[in-house]
Amino acid sequence: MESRAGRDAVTGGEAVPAVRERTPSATLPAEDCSIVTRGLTKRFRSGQVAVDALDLAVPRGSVFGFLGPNGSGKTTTIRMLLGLAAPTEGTWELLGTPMPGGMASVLSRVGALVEGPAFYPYLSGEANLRRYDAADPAADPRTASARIGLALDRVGLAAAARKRYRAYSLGMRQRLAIAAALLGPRELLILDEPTNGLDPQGTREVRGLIKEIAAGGTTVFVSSHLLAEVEQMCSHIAVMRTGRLVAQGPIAGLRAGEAVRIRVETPDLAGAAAVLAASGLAQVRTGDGEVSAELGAAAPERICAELVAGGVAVRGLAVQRPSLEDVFVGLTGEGFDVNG
Ligand SMILES: Nc1ncnc2c1ncn2[C@@H]1O[C@H](COP(=O)(O)OP(=O)(O)OP(=O)(O)O)[C@@H](O)[C@H]1O
Repeated sequence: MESRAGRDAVTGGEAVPAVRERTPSATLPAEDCSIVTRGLTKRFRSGQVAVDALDLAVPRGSVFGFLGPNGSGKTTTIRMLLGLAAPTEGTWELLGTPMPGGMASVLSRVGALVEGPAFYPYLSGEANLRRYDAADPAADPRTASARIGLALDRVGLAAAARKRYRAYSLGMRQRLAIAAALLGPRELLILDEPTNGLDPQGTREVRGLIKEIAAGGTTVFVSSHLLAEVEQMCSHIAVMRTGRLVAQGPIAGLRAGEAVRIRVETPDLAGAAAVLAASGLAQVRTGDGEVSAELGAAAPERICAELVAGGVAVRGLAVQRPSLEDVFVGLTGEGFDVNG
């Protein structure tokens, strides 16, 4: 896995991909990006196209959520980025350097967690990292102690460094895996489903850690099939569906395409709907015990006053900002099905 495996794979004789020039759909200048892909494609021998002409632009300093249902091509993309699988077509750059040619010089600045490292249960977290680091031919053994100490500190495991791995909670185990990806100063961290299999507490721990790492200036590219999770920690997203990119950009920008709605809880559904329509609000919908409409430029306090003036009994009133799921439904016309 990780940088080391990436190096091996590149020097290990995987075919250099056929290169086809493509214009990236994203408008961001490549020099402002930590990852750029152009037409990146993976077709397996079976004929299945797992990743189809992917144009990604991951801004430097972002926490970039790579979102898609199971089987949508996230892991295959990450494996190609790290040189663990050869693309069938397309080009890519990491930290401004064309790959796979620049792999040897760039991978030391990239931390990655793809398939979790196998840790020894009877060794402590610290001893596991020591073994892991010693197996990396590019790591300097003279600085190992300092780097391991720093990595444990960064993931909040300094106090548990001497504890055996088998006594670690799920969240601690995953934090140790992330520490293994942080054994050197990294400009880019690539994490494949880092919260997979974690309980809610472990998920919170890892999410908090990712935010902290990003606050230190590292670009974090993190795949997930969970909309809510990505929404809580990412500044940018790309949405994949059956190997194709559906959308990408800042979450706030993608949300801006979806309307803010006002929801009124009331026993007088017809009366409320009439007032909302008369107030000029669009898309008035009547549901179970509530009426909603697109708020547009209207002030919610004015709508509230008009409802009351119109004799509507208001039990509750809420302004609902679009969720990432609303964005996804708006883009694809369907719900986000985690089972693909
Ligand atoms: N080595 C392979 N040979 C053939 N098909 C493969 C191979 N690896 C992956 N696939 C197929 O490619 C598609 C994309 O898989 P991939 O693992 O990249 O998706 P994913 O979005 O990471 O999903 P998950 O979250 O389930 O890992 C799937 O249909 C998968 O079955």
